[in-house]
Amino acid sequence: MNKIPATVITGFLGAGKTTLLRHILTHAGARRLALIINEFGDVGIDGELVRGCNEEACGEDDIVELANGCICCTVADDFLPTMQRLLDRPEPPEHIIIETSGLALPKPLIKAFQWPAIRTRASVDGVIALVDADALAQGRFAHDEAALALARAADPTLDHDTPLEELFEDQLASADLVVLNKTDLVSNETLERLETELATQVRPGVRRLKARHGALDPAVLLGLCAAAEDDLDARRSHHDGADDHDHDDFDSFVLTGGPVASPEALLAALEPVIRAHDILRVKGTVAVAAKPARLVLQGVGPRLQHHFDRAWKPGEAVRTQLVVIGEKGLDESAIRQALTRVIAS
Ligand SMILES: Nc1nc2c(ncn2[C@@H]2O[C@H](COP(=O)(O)OP(=O)(O)OP(=O)(O)O)[C@@H](O)[C@H]2O)c(=O)[nH]1
Repeated sequence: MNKIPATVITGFLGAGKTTLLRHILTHAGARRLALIINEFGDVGIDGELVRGCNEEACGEDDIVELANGCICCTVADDFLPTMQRLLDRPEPPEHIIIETSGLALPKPLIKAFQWPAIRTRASVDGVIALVDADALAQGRFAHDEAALALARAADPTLDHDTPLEELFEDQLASADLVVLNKTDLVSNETLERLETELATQVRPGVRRLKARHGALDPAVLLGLCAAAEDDLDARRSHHDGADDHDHDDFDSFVLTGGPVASPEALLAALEPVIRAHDILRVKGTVAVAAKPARLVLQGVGPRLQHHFDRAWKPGEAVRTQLVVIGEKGLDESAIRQALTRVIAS
C-alpha cells in the first residue's frame, strides 16, 4: 500500500512557517492537501490566516488546528488521533502538511510515525526547517558567552545552552531541507556568512535554500521521500534520552480587548513594551475603530508588521486578540497594564 506523505514544517517563532504554508497552498493546484496546524498559545491564529488560500486543494474540513501547547508534548493525545482520523477518511488526503509551533521539538513528532497505526499508512516525506535570516544575523539564537561562562562558574554541572539555542539546534538537526527565509532583511555578505554557519549545523547532504516570504515552488518542498521516521538516530537532539520534556522555559498569554484607535497607536504602545520585556512573538487580529476590516498584527522580536486582511464577517466578534510569547518570567501583568490604554477592554 502506498503511504501518504507528510511534510513537517519546523522553525523558531516567527521564522515564516505560516507564510510558507500559505505559499504552498496557493500554488498547490488541485492536489488534495490536509493541514495540521499546531500553536503554542491557547488561541489559534495561524489556521485563521491560511483559511481560504486555496479551497480546491484544502477546504475548511482539511485544516485541523491543535492549539493548547506544543505538538511534541501532546503527540499521543492530540496528534495521533488527528492523523488517524485523516487517514481513515473515505477519501484520504494526498499529502499532509504539519506546521509545528515555533517552540516544538520535531523529533517526538517524527517518532509518532513509528506507531503501528500510522507507520503502515503514512511516512514523513521531509522535515523542512525554516530559519529567520534576520533573527539569526542578530544572534538571537546564540548564547551570550560571558553570561554562560558565569552560569557555568556558579554551577559546573551546567551543560546546556540557552533554551532558544537548544531549540534552534534541534530543529536544524532534524531537517531534511533548510530554508533560509527573510533574505530581504539581510545584506548579501551577511547571507553568505549565515549560509556558512548553517552548513556546519545541519546533517551532511541536507540542502539549503534561500527564500523571501517562503516563495518556493512546492515541487522542491514536497516529495523529498525522506522517510524520516526510519533514520531518527541520525537526527541528534539536546533532548535525546529524556523521557519527557516541557516548555517551562517559555510563557504565553492572550490579550483580549476592544478596538484600538488606529494601527499607529497600537504600534506606538507595543514597540517599547516588546523591547522592555524582551517579547519573542506577538500575533493576532485587531479591531480598529470605525474600520470594517480586521487588522492582522505580526511581531517577531522588535519587528512589527500589520495589514488589513479581510472585512469582519457578519456575526463575528469584532475584537482585538493578541497572543504574546516570551521566555519564562514574562511579566504578564506589567504588559497588560502598559497596553490597557490602547486596547480598551
Ligand atoms: N520581511 C520578511 N518578512 C517575512 C518573510 N517571511 C515571513 N515574514 C513575516 O514574518 C512574520 C511571521 O511570519 P509567520 O509566517 O507568521 O511565521 P511563523 O513561523 O508561522 O510564526 P509562528 O507560527 O508564530 O512561529 C509575518 O509578519 C510575515 O509576513 C520574509 O521573507 N521577509
